[in-house]
Amino acid sequence: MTTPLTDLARRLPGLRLLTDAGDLEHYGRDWTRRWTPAPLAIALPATIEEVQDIMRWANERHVAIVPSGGRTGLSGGAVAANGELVLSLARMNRVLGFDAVDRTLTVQPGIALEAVHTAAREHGLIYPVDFASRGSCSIGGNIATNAGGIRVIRYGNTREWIAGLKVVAGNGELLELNRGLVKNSSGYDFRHLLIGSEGTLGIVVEATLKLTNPPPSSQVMLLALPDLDALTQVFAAFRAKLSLQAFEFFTDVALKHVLANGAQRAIDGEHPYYVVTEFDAVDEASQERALEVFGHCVEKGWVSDGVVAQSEAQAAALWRLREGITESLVPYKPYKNDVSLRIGEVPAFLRVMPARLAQEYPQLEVVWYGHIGDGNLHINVLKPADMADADFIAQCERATKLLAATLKEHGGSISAEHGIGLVKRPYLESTRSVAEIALMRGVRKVFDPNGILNPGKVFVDA
Ligand SMILES: O=C(O)CC[C@@H](O)C(=O)O
Ligand SMILES: [Zn+2]
Repeated sequence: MTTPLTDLARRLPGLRLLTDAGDLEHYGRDWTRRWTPAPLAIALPATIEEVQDIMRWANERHVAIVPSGGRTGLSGGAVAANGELVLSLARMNRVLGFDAVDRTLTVQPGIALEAVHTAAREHGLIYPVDFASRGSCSIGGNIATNAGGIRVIRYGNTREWIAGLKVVAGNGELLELNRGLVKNSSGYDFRHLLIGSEGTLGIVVEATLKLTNPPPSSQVMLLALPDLDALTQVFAAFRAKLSLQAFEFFTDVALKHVLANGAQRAIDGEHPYYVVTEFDAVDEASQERALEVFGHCVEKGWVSDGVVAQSEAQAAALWRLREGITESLVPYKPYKNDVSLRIGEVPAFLRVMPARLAQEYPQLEVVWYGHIGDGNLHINVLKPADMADADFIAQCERATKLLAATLKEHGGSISAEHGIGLVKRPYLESTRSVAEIALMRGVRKVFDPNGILNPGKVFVDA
């Protein structure tokens, strides 16, 4: 009797398959590091036809498939810990075409976000979705999670920038969704259903991305804030007078870690909250307007101190204070949460949640930062050196229940931009109704009748 894998190798003799222990370990995990990788093998198709053939084989042999991009996800969406075949899109990483009239770039899914940025710039345009993992994450993964990042306040999530998708559905069928059309009022838009579906409905095998003009020249400012109320006041004041490209926040605890990891202090003294903001600054008038807003905020007592970057190098150094936080926390094996609230609700939530966590879990250090201009907070809980992994995870899961309940009180969501994957699955019901989850299961059955694609991610099949 042939094993499923020898059968696959026989049917697709040109398919690159990896089975070495090191490869299984490498491709079987994402940045969550919580599950022990245990995939059956890694398939690296080079063409859409190969992806389709793999899916047909998987349906016949009932082998689960984990679609895999840069594996930079933080919710376990790309983890293969149960004998799945990892279908890595890493070899399908080319730019396929640029259309100057439509201003679109057509790419394969395995291309890194940074390479998309470079390709767009070669045509004098930008692909505006951006975040710190740009060098490692892939566009296919960005689409599968509807990735957000630091420019959402100006440009929206990945969803806004997808003009068309080619997708291989769970049954191996190739779907061509929207074909780059600007307008297409012809029934359900499956493109948007696929975006953010975390590999549970189909595999993106080609994407046509919208591009846009580069933003005008900008200025970067770091602000120190004395209290929580100031956060929304400063945001409202800046947004009213300036055209914001980013408005990010972090606490003094986050600053402590990023400085310890080599970033440069830009503001002296102790301050509980910080904001990094970037805004259009085309001419002297707009730069003066920015200083006026800043002055107004200082007068009101909302801002205690601030720095305006005077050079690109200084702007990069200010950005590092925010973008370097995740990296600086890696040694502490952080348990991550990524929550969403209406922006106006953020201070009320922040007034109760950190205090609740501190009271219930005094031995855990909690680092708060995120895209405050989008109502998106990242909460990293750090593992104390003397606490066993299992004890730490158990405490964090209890803390996440408390977080989910508090979010529900404030009308928020347990995942803003990192997806549900495996990590947030137990809390999905705090954010989505039972009726909605039943519909999700039904939709999955239509696209993937045998439940082959990324089973157990987002929800468990009924
Ligand atoms: O590591 C995190 O928790 C957040 C990562 C990323 O979404 C960010 O905004 O820096
Ligand atoms: Zn983020």
